[in-house]
Parts: sequence; C-alpha cells; structure tokens
Amino acid sequence: MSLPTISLVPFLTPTPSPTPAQLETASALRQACISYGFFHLTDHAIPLTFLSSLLSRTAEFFQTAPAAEKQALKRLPPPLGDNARGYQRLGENITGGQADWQEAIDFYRPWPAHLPPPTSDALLTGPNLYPHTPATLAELLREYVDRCLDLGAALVRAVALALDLTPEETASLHAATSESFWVLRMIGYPPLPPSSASSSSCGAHTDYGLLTLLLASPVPDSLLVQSRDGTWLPVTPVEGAFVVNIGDMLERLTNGEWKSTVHRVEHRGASYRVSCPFFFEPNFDARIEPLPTCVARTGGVAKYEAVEYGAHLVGKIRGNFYD
Ligand SMILES: N=C(N)NCCCC[C@H](N)C(=O)O
Ligand SMILES: O=C(O)CCC(=O)C(=O)O
Ligand SMILES: [Fe+2]
Repeated sequence: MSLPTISLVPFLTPTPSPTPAQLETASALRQACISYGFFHLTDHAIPLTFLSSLLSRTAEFFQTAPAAEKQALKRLPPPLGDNARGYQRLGENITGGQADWQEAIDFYRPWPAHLPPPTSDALLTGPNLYPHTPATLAELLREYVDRCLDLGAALVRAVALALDLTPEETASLHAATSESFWVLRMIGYPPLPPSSASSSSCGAHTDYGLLTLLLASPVPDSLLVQSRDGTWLPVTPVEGAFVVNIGDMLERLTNGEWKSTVHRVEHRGASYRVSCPFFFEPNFDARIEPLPTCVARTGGVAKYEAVEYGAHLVGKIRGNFYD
C-alpha cells in the first residue's frame, strides 16, 4: 500500500516567513499526519549512497561480528552499564509481553551533564557502545546522528507550520527539542521461522517521542501500520526515502489531533532485514502538554496532562527487556 509522500525541500533552509511552497507542503503534511500518522519523506538532503552504506555496514555487523564483540557491547546493569545502551541479543527485547525476533544496539544522546541522574540505578547515564566491526560503521553512525538532528529540526519547522502554531508556540516547540534526547537503534531481523505463525519481529507499539525517522532495508510488507479503521497496512519502501511517524509526545502536543500510530514488524522470507530508526525526541526534561492552538481546534478542552518526556521514556524502557 502507499503511504503519502512528502518532499522536505521547502524546509531545508530556515526562512523568515512562510513561502508558498512551504505552505503547500505543510498542508500535505497535515493531511498525512491526520490520516495515517505515517509518511514517506523524500528530498531530505541525506545522500542515498550514505544511507545505503549505513544499511549494508549495519547488516555486516549483525551477520559477521564475532560473538565476543557482541558480548563486549552488551547492554548491562550498573556498575558495568546503564541498563539501556548497548547490544541486545535475539529474544532479549519484549513488546506487549512477547519476545521480539530481533537483535539490536541502542544509542542515546550522551547523558546531559546538567541533569541529575533520572533514576537511582543510573539508567541512561552510561556511555554509548559503538561497534568495531566493520571498521567504518561507528563513524557512519555518528555522522547519521548529526544528519538526523538537522533533519529533525527541519521537520519541526514543517510541523509548526502544519499545525498553524503561533510564533510563541513555535518558539516553545523549538526550545523543547533544542537538546533532543535522541535515540538511535540499529536492528537486525532474521526471518521469522516459518512454523511460528504467532511470533513477531517487533510487536505492536507506538513510538515514545516526537518523530521517528525510519531507515530500513528495502523489503516490502515487513513493516505494518495500523490504519484508522484498525486494518494493518503493509508498507512498500520508497528508495532513498525515510518512513516518518508520529510519537506519543507529538500526539500529546496536538491534543490528539495527530495520533502516534500503532505499528509492528513481521519479517518473513529469506532475507536478513536491518533497520536504523532515529528517534527525534524532545529534550529529556521538556515538559510536554497540549498546545493552546491545538486544544482550541479539538474542542477546547485539554485531553492530556503535562508530562516530562524523560519520565515517559524511563517508564517505557522499564518494560522493554526480559531481565
Ligand atoms: N524508542 C522506541 N520507540 N523504541 C522501539 C520500541 C519498540 C517496542 C518496544 N519493545 C516497546 O514495547 O515499547
Ligand atoms: O524496523 C522497523 O521497520 C520498525 C522498528 C520500530 O518500529 C521501532 O523500533 O520502533
Ligand atoms: Fe516503532
């Protein structure tokens, strides 16, 4: 099935006031976010050759890194690790109480020095663990983070216009994402065993933050997006495009006008699928509550309380692993 496609060209460079091309894109973005909460993003300024190398080096890590290297990168409880960053073996992740058929590495923004540790057990305060195999992967991952942060900032400009925010609300949205507590996840999906009709590569969930930029192997129908009527729409990848979706914090900011759409992964067939979702999130300590312009458009009553993004994230991480 085809999700809407949005070209980011008009938003790549900030402008003092909205251009006609920006207004046109903002209106298409608004429709896509209301109808699906998911869209393909093209013309994002990240070269296809870079994205292809990142995907192929990621596949190389999962398929060829020695077991000892994966062991050395393991997500560990304190004092050796911070319980969140690092490598997770097949079956270590759970969604909705069921194991996901995937292995992964999580990277987060380095813990901001000015914030107190979020929990007594030092969750999230440790170092990122970058792979050594293949040799060029760590540098690609770091460059990918920088590029995705720029892309996230451009998308926030588009979102502010699509939501018709006041200048004050636009400024507060930019301030709430200026130190984005980003997450980069490298995921490897071996095909699901053919016999296991009930198992899943990644169970049905919503993403936690603002906007997810999903880069994945071009395998059709592995990612499934729940439509507004409850049916599952299989996604056909568009070469060089990101699949972008809305997270829980953007649903809250919009007072539910835009929903954080439920999605899941069911990867069958013969290929080894990889993905590198970049989660462009609010600052860890950002207070997220419905924006007045969105409240006014959705019946005049705030349907969500204010939350600190970090508190929401910590609650989610607690339920993500078997141990
Ligand atoms: N930051 C995000 N969205 N990470 C991926 C979430 C995948 C689902 C997760 N196991 C869960 O149960 O929520
Ligand atoms: O790999 C994918 O296509 C999606 C992964 C995903 O939804 C997630 O990690 O949040
Ligand atoms: Fe997701």
